[in-house]
Amino acid sequence: MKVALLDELRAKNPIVFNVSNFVTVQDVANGINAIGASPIMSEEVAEADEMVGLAGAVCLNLGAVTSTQITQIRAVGQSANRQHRPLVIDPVAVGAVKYRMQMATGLLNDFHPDVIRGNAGEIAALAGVDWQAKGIDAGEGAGDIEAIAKACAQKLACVVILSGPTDVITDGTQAVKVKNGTSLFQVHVGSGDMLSSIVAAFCAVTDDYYEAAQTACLVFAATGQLVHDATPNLGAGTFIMKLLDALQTTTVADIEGIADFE
Ligand SMILES: Nc1ncnc2c1ncn2[C@@H]1O[C@H](COP(=O)(O)OP(=O)(O)OP(=O)(O)O)[C@@H](O)[C@H]1O
Ligand SMILES: Cc1ncsc1CCO
Ligand SMILES: [Mg+2]
Repeated sequence: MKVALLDELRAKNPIVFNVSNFVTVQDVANGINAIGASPIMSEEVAEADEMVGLAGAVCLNLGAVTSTQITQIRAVGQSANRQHRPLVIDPVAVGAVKYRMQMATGLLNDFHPDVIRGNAGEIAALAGVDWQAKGIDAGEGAGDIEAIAKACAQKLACVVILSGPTDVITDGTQAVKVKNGTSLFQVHVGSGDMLSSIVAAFCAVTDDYYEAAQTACLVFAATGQLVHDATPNLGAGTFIMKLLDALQTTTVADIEGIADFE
């Protein structure tokens, strides 16, 4: 685990190109900015190649995609592969909506992601494992989350992050579990979307996407935990404000001080 990547990210201030969903786009942009990268968003297919060209990494969020947007998302994903930019996919609710699963499967045949970040319901669905996803939430399942994440990573030949109370990060062979976090993440819609885009930001500063994914998970979850620990009885509204503040100021030493992973 290379927590010092956080300093490299802040020094390089990479551009992260996001196709976000309309629900959480502001949080995603502000999260990227606060941690020390530079967000840019677009829904226009005509500028796909240029946008990818100026970015250090690309994050495609499939949270609220229309038929028209699929064309742009496909073009961006293919452009990222062509221009060798790291590509992160957030497969929102593919475990809950059959249409989304078909759409995501189709897109994953058209381009190759470097990292997929989803909750247990989403990663289980992509792995073909039985799980009761609940809308955008992970839902309920009995499977071993490390085995499910590894199966997904092997099937799709990429790094997989299965997030939740414990985040599992795997390249299909090895796995790391990050145990930091706070249940307050669950009362803020878009915590996962923020994490996916921050994973992309870390992928922009190293060629080792497995390591980037681990560091992103640790930094994000530990920052949330630090916010929780600093203020008792935080509510959903105050949490996101304090989380953004903390993403801006938290140091490598702060993270290392509470890091809990194996
Ligand atoms: N109960 C929990 N305890 C600690 N941390 C949590 C908990 N649930 C989620 N997290 C953290 O929240 C962040 C987002 O992960 P989560 O799995 O909730 O994404 P998601 O379901 O896609 O969220 P969203 O749909 O709101 O975008 C991760 O950093 C994860 O570690
Ligand atoms: C609530 C919601 N619906 C579609 S996307 C989204 C935000 C979480 O990804
Ligand atoms: Mg999500």
